[in-house]
Amino acid sequence: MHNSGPILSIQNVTKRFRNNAGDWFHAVNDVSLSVAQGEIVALVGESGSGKSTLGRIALGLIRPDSGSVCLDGRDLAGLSPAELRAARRRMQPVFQDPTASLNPRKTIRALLAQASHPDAIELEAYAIGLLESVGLTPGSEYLARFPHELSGGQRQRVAVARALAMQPALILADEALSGADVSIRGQILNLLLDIRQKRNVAYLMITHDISVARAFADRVAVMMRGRIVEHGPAGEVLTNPTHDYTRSLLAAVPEL
Ligand SMILES: Nc1ncnc2c1ncn2[C@@H]1O[C@H](COP(=O)(O)OP(=O)(O)OP(=O)(O)O)[C@@H](O)[C@H]1O
Repeated sequence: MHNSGPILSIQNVTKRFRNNAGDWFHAVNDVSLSVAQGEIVALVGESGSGKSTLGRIALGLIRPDSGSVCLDGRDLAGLSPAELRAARRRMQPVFQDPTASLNPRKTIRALLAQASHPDAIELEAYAIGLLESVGLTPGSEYLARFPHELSGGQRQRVAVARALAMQPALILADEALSGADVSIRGQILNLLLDIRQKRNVAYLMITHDISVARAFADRVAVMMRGRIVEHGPAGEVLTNPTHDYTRSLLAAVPEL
């Protein structure tokens, strides 16, 4: 199942919606993008450029009007519901606001158990290991707590631990860092890098903040009004942008 091709391959994907006036517009317009094993790809662009729609299409949450999404070389559109569920485990989302995505009535133990890979048998030990891998040590001290009994940065770490529980090949982080303050953000970025090194997880980082791309992407795709207008190795795109829009995004961020 795990070939050497990309984990995620989005090909010529288009998605249209109706605006308030009832007219169709392209939220995503003929976009192709792939993510290889262990690779960090940043998808950047301003609000409304279509990044989250593309992310939802990649996760199989919405169907494109045309084009295809392949995970491990298999088209999501051709999978049975059971196969689609299995595919979704390989591709875990981490969303912006962990307060909203972590059920407040569940303990950390329950949140992690619910997300755990079906093969995990020693759930308690597995959960502790996950917590420690995201820097919450000793893990056992966090199991009985509820999300509101943690700091914002700790909640982000739990959200990452929960995504890791499924042993994904790819984490799709949609503005996962923009809600956090600067010091937490740096910590979580470092954590994600560390996890990539240990587990060879790939990331698709969806962000309006090009400084996140600068901090850790291997490859950057710049999206504007539903299209990818620039795409290449991070070093090239960020130091030598060819598109005016990329230049304007770069001009808008203070130096890190
Ligand atoms: N279900 C929907 N129905 C109609 N329009 C939608 C729907 N989902 C998104 N849109 C529109 O599609 C466009 C792209 O939205 P999308 O959320 O993908 O952008 P984005 O780049 O992720 O923006 P942000 O950074 O603000 O999240 C926007 O104009 C949005 O209003």
